[in-house]
Amino acid sequence: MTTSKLAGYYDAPEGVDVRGRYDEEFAKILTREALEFVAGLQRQFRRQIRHAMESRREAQRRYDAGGLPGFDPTTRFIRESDWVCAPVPPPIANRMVEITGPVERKMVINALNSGAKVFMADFEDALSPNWENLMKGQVNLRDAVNGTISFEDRERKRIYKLNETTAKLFVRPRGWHLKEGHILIDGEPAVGCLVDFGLFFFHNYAAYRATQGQGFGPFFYLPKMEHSREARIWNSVFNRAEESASIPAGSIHATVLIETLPAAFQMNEILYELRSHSAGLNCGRWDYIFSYVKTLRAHPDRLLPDRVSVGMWQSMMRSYSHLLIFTCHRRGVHALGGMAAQIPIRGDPAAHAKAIEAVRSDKLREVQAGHDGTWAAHPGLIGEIGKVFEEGLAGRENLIGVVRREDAAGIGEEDLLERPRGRRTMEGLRLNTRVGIQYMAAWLTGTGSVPLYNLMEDAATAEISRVQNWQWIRYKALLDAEGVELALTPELFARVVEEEMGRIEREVGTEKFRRGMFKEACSIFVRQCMAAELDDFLTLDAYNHIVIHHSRAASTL
Ligand SMILES: CC(=O)SCCNC(=O)CCNC(=O)[C@H](O)C(C)(C)COP(=O)(O)OP(=O)(O)OC[C@H]1O[C@@H](n2cnc3c(N)ncnc32)[C@H](O)[C@@H]1OP(=O)(O)O
Ligand SMILES: O=CC(=O)O
Ligand SMILES: [Mg+2]
Repeated sequence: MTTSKLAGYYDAPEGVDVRGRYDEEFAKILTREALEFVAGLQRQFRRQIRHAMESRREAQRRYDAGGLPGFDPTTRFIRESDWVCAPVPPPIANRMVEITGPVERKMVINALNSGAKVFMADFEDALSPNWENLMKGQVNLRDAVNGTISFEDRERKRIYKLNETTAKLFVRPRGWHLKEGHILIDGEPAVGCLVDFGLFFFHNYAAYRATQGQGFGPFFYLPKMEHSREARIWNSVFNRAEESASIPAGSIHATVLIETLPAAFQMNEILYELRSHSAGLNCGRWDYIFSYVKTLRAHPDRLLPDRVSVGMWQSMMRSYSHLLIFTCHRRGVHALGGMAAQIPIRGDPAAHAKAIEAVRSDKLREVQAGHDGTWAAHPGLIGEIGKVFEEGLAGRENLIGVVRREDAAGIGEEDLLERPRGRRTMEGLRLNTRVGIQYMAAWLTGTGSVPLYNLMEDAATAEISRVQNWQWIRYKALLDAEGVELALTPELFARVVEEEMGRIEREVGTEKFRRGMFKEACSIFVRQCMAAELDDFLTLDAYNHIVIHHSRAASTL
C-alpha cells in the first residue's frame, strides 16, 4: 500500500473515511447520500457476511480433512418440492447473446452497441479493481444509463456514442471476499461488492427503470458464491435497496454464476433464496475449474490434466451444465451458458477460422443442451454466436418451458466430482507460468482482461494457471516432457520460471518488459505457486500492491 497527499475532500458521512484520490468527477459518485447508503448496507449485513466467510473456511477444513462437497440433506425439501421463481421480466426474456467486458469507457459503449441482447458490465473477473478503474467505471455506467456517454479517440479521430438500440445492462459487482481498501466504514475496509452494487444502484435505479428497464430492474450478475446463505444475504441487500428507493419488492433481478464446486450442489437452494429476485443461473466454467482444484486441494487423487484439456466435453463439466439447465428450467428461469475463451485473430485467417469454429461448436453444444443464451468475449463473435442461438431458439425468446432436461435429474455427487481426464505436460506447466505471470503484470498495471496467445485471459482463467501449478508442485506430479516423465520439483519449477521469463521478455520486447511489472508479477505468482498453504485467491495478496491511500493533508500537487 502507498500513501500520498489529497487535493480535496469527499463529503463523507459519520464513520466513513474515503482514502482514494480526490477527483471532482468521483465526488459526484461518492456523495454523502450514496456513501450513507453503502455504509448502511455494510452496517446491516457485516455480521452475516463475516459468518458466511467463516462458514466457507469451515467447509474447506472439512474438505481438507478428506471430506467432499455434496448435496445438503437438511435442504432436501427445497430440492424436491415444487416451487418456481418470480416471472422473468419481459425486457430480459431474450438473452440469446450476452457480451461481457470491463467497465472501461470505450468498451462500455462498444458493448452496449454490439448487437448483443445483454451487456454484463464487469467489476469482477475482467477488471483490475484499482481506485481509478472502479470510480471511472461508476462514472461510465452512470453516463451510459443516462444515455449521455461518449468517448473521443483523438488519435483515430473517432467519436463513440450510443446507438438507438442498445444491450440491456447487467452489472457484476466483486465477490464477497474482496475488500475495498480505499473506503473505510467504522474503521474497517468496505466490502467491495457492496460498494460496487451500492453506488451503482443508488445513482442509477430510477433512470434505468424509466429508460431501459421498462419499469423493471436494475439487473445484476452475482459471482463466486459457495453457499445459499450467501445468496440469502444478497436477497436481503436487494430488499433493503428496494425499500430505501421505494420501488416495488422484486424489482431487482440477478443471475447467479455457478462457478464454485460447492455451489454446484446448491443450485436449487440459491435460486430458492433469491426466488423473488432471480434472473437464473450461469455456468461460470473458468472459475468452476479453478474452484475444483481449490476445493480439492488436499486430495492428491484429483490432480487435473493440462488446462487446455479441461473443456466442457469432460464428463464432470457436462454434468454440471446439464444439472444447471434442468434446475433453472424447472424453476422457471434462464440457464445461461459460459465463455468460450477464443477471440478473433488478426493477420492469420486460418487461425482465425479455427478460433471461430471453436466458438461456434461450443455454442452449438450449449443451445442443443438447452441453454437459453450465452456469453461472448468480443463484439467480433456476436454475429456467429447469434446465428447459432437464433437457429436453436427457432423464433422463441428462450427455452424455459421448452427444454426440461429431465435426464439430468439423476446427476449425483460422483458425477459432479469426477476427475477430468487427460495428460499433464511440461508444456502445460510452461504455458500456465507464462500466462499467470503476464496476466498478473497486466492486472498490477490496471488491466483485468487481456489477449494472450490468442485467448481471452482474465482473473478466472489466470487462477486456473496458478492453482494448477500449485497442485502439481505440491504433489510432485509426473509431467510428460516429450515422452520422458519428469517429477515436478521446486528446482524444476524454478528453472521453468527463469526460462519462461526469458521467453516473455523476447515476446513482449525488452523495452516493454523493463517498463512493465513483470518481475513483481513473477515474484507474486511464484510465491503463490510454491506456498505451503494455497492462497484462496490470486487477487487477495496482489490487491495490497494496488491500494494507494491519499492522506487528508493539503495537496502539494
Ligand atoms: C471468465 C469470465 O469471467 S469471462 C467474463 C470476463 N471477461 C471479459 O469480459 C473479457 C472481455 N473481453 C476483453 O476484454 C477483450 O475482448 C480482450 C481483452 C479479450 C481482447 O481485447 P483486444 O485484443 O483489445 O480486442 P481487439 O483489439 O480485437 O478489439 C477490437 C475492438 O473491439 C472492442 N472490444 C473488444 N472486446 C470487447 C468487449 N468485450 N466489449 C466491448 N468492446 C470490446 C475493442 O474495444 C476494440 O474497439 P475499437 O475498434 O472501437 O477500438
Ligand atoms: O465468470 C465466469 C467464469 O467462467 O469464471
Ligand atoms: Mg468467474
